[in-house]
Amino acid sequence: MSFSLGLTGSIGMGKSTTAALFAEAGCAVWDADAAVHRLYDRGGAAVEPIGAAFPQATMSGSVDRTVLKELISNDDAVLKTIEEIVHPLVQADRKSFRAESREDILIFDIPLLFETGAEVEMDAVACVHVPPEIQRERVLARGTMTTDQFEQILAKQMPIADKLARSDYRIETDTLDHARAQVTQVIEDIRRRMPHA
Ligand SMILES: CC(C)(COP(=O)(O)OP(=O)(O)OC[C@H]1O[C@@H](n2cnc3c(N)ncnc32)[C@H](O)[C@@H]1O)[C@@H](O)C(=O)NCCC(=O)NCCS
Ligand SMILES: Nc1ncnc2c1ncn2[C@@H]1O[C@H](COP(=O)(O)OP(=O)(O)OP(=O)(O)O)[C@@H](O)[C@H]1O
Repeated sequence: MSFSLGLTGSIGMGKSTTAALFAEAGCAVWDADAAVHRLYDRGGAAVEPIGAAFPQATMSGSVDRTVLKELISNDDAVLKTIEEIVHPLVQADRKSFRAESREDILIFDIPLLFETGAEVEMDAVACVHVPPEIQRERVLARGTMTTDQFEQILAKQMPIADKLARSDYRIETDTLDHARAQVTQVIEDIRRRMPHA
């Protein structure tokens, strides 16, 4: 029996970095954003349905994220349509991962864990957090989104205080060493709670 730990947080608060720390400690990691990348790539299961809804976004045979972001910026309804296509495909990908993994602790890095109801599949949830000004600085420093695109995505996400209140563990991502120490504690706590083989 494995333990499923959902890992969430607001955009740019350190989910992927923290997931890598769990992987370093021997946990298997599934990443929702990476699953979306596979679904959007040439031959991925989202290419055809996204192309049917937004032909201009799949002209190259894969989903063009820049075009998607432009469409989302111009019309709020676009993201909802994309989500209706993508979320069931992402859920199916997660099911296969769970069936194939042999590690005792499985980490599910899911930005929209609570928003999509995925927490019902989890044994516990950990939420990463930093103050909003550091979040903004880190996201804009990546240079992949404009301030407007960042604000628009942020407005679609549940406030971080609500995510933290609904989580079993909180991981502050102010420094790597601090985050690593908290990850070690979470793993120890989970192993204490797990029935021994
Ligand atoms: C909006 C898109 C085009 C942005 O692509 P881009 O490559 O710039 O960013 P990336 O995919 O790495 O996402 C960055 C972050 O944005 C946030 N985000 C992404 N999609 C959403 C969404 N639908 N609602 C709220 N936040 C979102 C997440 O925190 C994510 O970690 C892309 O994220 C997308 O197609 N999203 C829709 C699919 C979805 O809902 N994915 C979320 C995982 S299930
Ligand atoms: N513990 C930490 N200490 C210092 N910097 C960190 C820490 N965790 C994350 N960061 C930095 O914050 C930025 C965002 O981190 P990361 O990509 O892990 O966030 P994310 O939540 O996965 O983002 P997104 O929601 O966009 O997928 C990166 O530049 C990363 O280096």
